Amino acid sequence: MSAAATPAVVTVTGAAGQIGYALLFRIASGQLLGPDTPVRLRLLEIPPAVRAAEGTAMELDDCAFPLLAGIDVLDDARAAFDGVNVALLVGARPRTAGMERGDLLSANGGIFRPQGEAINAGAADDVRVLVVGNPANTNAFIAASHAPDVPADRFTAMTRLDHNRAVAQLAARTGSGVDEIRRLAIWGNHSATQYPDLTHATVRGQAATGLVDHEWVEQTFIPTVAKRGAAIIEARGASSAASAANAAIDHVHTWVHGTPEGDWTSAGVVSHGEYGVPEGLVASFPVTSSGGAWHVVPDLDVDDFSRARIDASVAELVEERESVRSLGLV
Ligand SMILES: NC(=O)c1ccc[n+]([C@@H]2O[C@H](COP(=O)([O-])OP(=O)(O)OC[C@H]3O[C@@H](n4cnc5c(N)ncnc54)[C@H](O)[C@@H]3O)[C@@H](O)[C@H]2O)c1
Ligand SMILES: O=C(O)C[C@H](O)C(=O)O
Repeated sequence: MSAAATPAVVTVTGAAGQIGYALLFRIASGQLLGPDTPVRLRLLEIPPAVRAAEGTAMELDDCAFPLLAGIDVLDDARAAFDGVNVALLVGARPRTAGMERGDLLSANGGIFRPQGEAINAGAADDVRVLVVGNPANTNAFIAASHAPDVPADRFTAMTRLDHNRAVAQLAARTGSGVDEIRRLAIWGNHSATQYPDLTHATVRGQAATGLVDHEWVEQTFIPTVAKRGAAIIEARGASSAASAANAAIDHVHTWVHGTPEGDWTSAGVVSHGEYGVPEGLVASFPVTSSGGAWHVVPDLDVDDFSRARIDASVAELVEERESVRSLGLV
């Protein structure tokens, strides 16, 4: 690390949770922003979990990471987001038994509205926000709606985990390495309606559509990727944590450092109307990153099967937006 490098402020909400525990050590070791950028961590938690977050901070100290310039454990969003460069919004209210969808959206509105306001009030000019906490796309939409002074394209929702899951499934099916797969895409919502799309993907330079049959794509690939989160919960008794943390690292690293030439990835970004997705929705698209910004991949052919899948997932996002509007959350 250069002695002159100014630490980046990285705020992680839900820092005492499962994903937080899998994420913080990787950030502090330099995997989020690279080996030349020291980081100052801010751990935001609700008061009952502050003590646990303090325990994690003690462990972070005990790793003696050369890039870790300091740690603050906080329960106040304004303080946590003051001067923040990278905000990872992981903490969210999970759905519990008997909870209706409106209750879930309301509870999360109570978290993401004040956090959006706090980011608006104090974030650094170059702030980048990644929402991981579910429902991630709509939580990002709520936060962005309450941060009018921050460019909307700085608010993103995580679909990189879905993307990585799709890469792994296609690699296994085709007997290839994950690094031989290019141009997969996740469209829509981070939910079971998402559309994992391999119509533009290549495997070792060959079109994926020539290597797998449509029945496998429709009956196995799409549902396996879209329902993977539920399958992990069923198997582990808790939702994915290390793989989610890994995807958050990948998302921010790619955002800052760019996508490789000839490839793309997937991220939930604010739509400007691309591919007929209503403007303002936070939807997943195939994206490249260059110059520190995401760009939706333009001019892709969308066949009828893909169109119907994209439309179905986008319709769910529109419904979620209508719900949060009718609940007065935006
Ligand atoms: N987008 C994705 O791909 C993806 C993948 C996996 C999990 N998730 C979601 O990520 C979220 C976190 O998962 P987890 O396993 O770490 O959950 P967890 O329950 O282990 O941890 C959540 C933490 O958030 C904290 N929290 C709650 N409200 C907060 C607030 N207002 N401010 C700060 N912290 C707050 C809780 O105290 C808790 O420590 C969940 O919503 C989960 O569904 C998303
Ligand atoms: O937490 C969940 O509901 C599942 C999670 O979003 C995942 O995709 O693993």
